[in-house]
Amino acid sequence: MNRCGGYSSSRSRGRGRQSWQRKTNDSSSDFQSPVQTDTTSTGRMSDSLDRKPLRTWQVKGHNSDGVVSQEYQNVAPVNCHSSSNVIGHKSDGIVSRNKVNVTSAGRHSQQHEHFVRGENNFRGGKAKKWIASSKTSSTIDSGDDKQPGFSSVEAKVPINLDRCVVESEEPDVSRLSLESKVETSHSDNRVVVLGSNEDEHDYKDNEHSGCSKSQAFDICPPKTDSVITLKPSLLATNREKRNELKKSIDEPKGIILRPGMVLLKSYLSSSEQANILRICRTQGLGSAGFYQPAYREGGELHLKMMCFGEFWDPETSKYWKVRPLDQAKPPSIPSEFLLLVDRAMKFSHSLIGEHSKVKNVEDILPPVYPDICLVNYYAKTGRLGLHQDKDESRESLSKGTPIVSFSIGDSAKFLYSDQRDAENADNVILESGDVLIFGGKSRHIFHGVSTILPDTAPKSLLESTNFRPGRLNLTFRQHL
Ligand SMILES: O=C(O)CCC(=O)C(=O)O
Ligand SMILES: [Fe+2]
Repeated sequence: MNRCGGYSSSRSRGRGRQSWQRKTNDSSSDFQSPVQTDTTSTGRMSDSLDRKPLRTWQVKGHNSDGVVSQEYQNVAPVNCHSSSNVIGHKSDGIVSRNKVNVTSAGRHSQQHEHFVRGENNFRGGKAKKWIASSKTSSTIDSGDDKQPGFSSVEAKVPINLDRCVVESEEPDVSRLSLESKVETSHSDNRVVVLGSNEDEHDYKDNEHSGCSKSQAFDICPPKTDSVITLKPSLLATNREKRNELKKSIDEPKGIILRPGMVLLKSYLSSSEQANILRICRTQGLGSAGFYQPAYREGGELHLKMMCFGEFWDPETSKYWKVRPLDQAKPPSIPSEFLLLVDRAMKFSHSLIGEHSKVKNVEDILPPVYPDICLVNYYAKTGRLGLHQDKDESRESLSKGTPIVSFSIGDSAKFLYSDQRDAENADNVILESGDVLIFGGKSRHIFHGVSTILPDTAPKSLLESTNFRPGRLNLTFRQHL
C-alpha cells in the first residue's frame, strides 16, 4: 500500500534487501582475536548516562538473519546507552551492520562497541569458544539548520552492536533509533531476538512507548487507581450523552463523496464499536498483536498496527501469511466484522442506486470479499502520510475492489486526492462509528490522516471499554 511516514512525503516502500543487507561471507577474519570481556554486562557506561534510557537486547541464533531495533525519544541531550548481546555459533560469515537514524538537528557523534560471543563447532572436533569485540565511531550531521532532519549511518562490524553511545552537540534531539542487523552466510536457521525495555518510563512522550517489537500494546489498558482524572461537569456529560444517543437513534446518513467513494456517518452502533474494540484489544495482545511498524529505511510509522487474515509488511509493502519479524500468524478476520462490512456495502449500493441511473450499482462500487484487515491505532499525535493502497493483487486492483474503513474513537482529519498533494487535497472528518468506502474509480486515490482531533471520542465508549485516547481504524481489503 505504500504508505509514507511523513505527511506528504512520497517515500516508496518497495520490498527487497538493501545493499547493506546483502548476504556475505567475508567477515570471518573479524573474529580472530578473542577478548576477555563480560558481554552480558548491561551496566551503564558512566554516571553521566544514568538518567538515560537503558535497553537490553539479546540475539541468539546461528546461520540466520535477525534484526534488533531500539528507539529512544525526546532524550535531550542524547546520551543513550544500549546493550545487546549476540550469542552465535559457527561464526564464519557472520556480519552485522548497524544503522542509526537520528531525527533531529545538529551533529551527533556516536561510538559503537560490539561484542560477540560464539562457538565454532568443528566437525569431529571440540567446540571453540570465542569472544570478539570491535569499536566503531561516526558522526551524523543531520543538518545545520534547526529543522529536524533524518540521517542514517551504517557501519559494518563483526556482529551485532553491544553498546552504543550517542552524544549530541545539540540539546534538542527528539528521536533516535538504532537498528542492528545480523547476517550470516547461511540462512538455514532462524534467529531468536529477545528484547527488554528496562525503563520505558524515561520516555517523555508515551505515544510510542509500551510497544516494542516484543511487547504487547494494550489499546484498552485497565484503569489504575493511581491515575486521577478530572471529571467534566454533570451538565457537560449529560449534553454529550444526549448527542451520542441522538446519533445512535438517527438513521445512518450516507454521503457520496465522489464516484465509488461513500461515507456512511455514524454507521456502527455504540455496541458494535465497543465490540470491535474488545476483539481488537484481545487479539492485539496476542502473539500477532499490535506492534510498532517501521519502514525499511528505518523510520517508524506514526501508529501501531496489527492485521487480521494476512500480514501487511510496511518494510516490504507486501502481504505475508506470517509476520516476517517474528513469524507470528495473524488471526482470521472475525465473522462479525465481515457481516458489518457486508451490511455497509449493501447500504452503499442502495444509496448509489438512489442517486444514479446505472443498471448495475456494482459498476460504480464493485463488491468486496475481504481477506485482510489492517488495524491502525493512532495516538493523539498519530498520522499517516498520503499514499495509495496498492499492494493488493493486480486482479483486485484492476477491478476497483473497494477498501472499507471503520473509524472508532477520536475523530480524524482524512485527506484524499487524485494527486499526492496534501496542500490541495479534499478532506473529511471521520468520526467514531463512520464507515468510509472507496472503490471503483476512487480505488486509487491518495489518502491519509493528517491529524487526530483529541478528546473527540464518545465518552460512553471510553467508559465502557477503557479505550485509550486516540483512534482505531480498520481497513478491510481483498488481496486475492
Ligand atoms: O486511518 C485511516 O483512516 C486510513 C488508514 C489507511 O489508509 C491505511 O491503513 O492504509
Ligand atoms: Fe490506505
